[in-house]
Amino acid sequence: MGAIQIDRVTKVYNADRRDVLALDDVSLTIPDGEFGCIVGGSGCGKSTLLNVIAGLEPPTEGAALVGGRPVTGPGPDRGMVFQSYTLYPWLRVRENVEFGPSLAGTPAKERHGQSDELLAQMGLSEFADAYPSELSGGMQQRVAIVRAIANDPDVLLMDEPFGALDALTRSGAQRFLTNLWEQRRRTIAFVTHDIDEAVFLADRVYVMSPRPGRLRKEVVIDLPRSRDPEVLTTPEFADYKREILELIHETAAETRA
Ligand SMILES: Nc1ncnc2c1ncn2[C@@H]1O[C@H](COP(=O)(O)OP(=O)(O)OP(=O)(O)O)[C@@H](O)[C@H]1O
Repeated sequence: MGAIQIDRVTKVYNADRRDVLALDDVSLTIPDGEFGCIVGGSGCGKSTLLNVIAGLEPPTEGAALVGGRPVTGPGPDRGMVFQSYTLYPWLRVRENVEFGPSLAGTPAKERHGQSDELLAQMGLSEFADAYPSELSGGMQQRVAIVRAIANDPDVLLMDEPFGALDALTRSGAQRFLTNLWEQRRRTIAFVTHDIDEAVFLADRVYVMSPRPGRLRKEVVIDLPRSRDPEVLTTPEFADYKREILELIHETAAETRA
């Protein structure tokens, strides 16, 4: 288990002999077992932040820590889910889910038991022997989440995982993820452009501002769980949404000024 900590992280990319300050002295903590959403306009460093936590991009200054341990590279303690479907097309659903545990040397019987249970929880049992191309986009993303969880990571890192889904499928996938999270309580860092999605899912929303990428504000979402889509129509939900949208519009206006 583990909290995700970003400790004074600065990230400079050097592109075409020009420095881009993607993250400027960003510090934040997603406490152990909490659901954190990172939002903000295009180019404010959301994906960079996730890649630093994943160990895919080294920070120029500062450090990311997971469960108190400094991140020095990718590792099985962190499960990743991206926007594009990243299932292995040549493997069946069950084989995709069992791929990581198989590499880790988990015995076949244990692996099958676990994948059966996870696929049943997600309503995917009848697709266990299907290939990814036989599934809808929403189902493929559910399988991608199941596959990340099958590796039993301490934390989940998700970059716009539902970005390619239509509204109805997206809302189903959000409920699926919150149900799963309520049962397993892994720390999650979830990047999204969608403010409704962030408020619906999160314990905390981290609002970033662009050029340079900075943390503008952390908003604690104090809405009761379990949440269902009716929460979207409550005044409390509307208040959180307004607060976050105003912050994003302010930062966009400041950047233009
Ligand atoms: N590999 C790279 N090389 C050079 N510059 C990069 C690289 N990756 C990102 N950047 C720049 O760093 C800044 C932050 O990018 P990043 O993708 O982290 O933002 P983002 O908030 O995820 O954006 P979006 O919402 O559009 O995906 C941008 O100005 C981007 O152009």
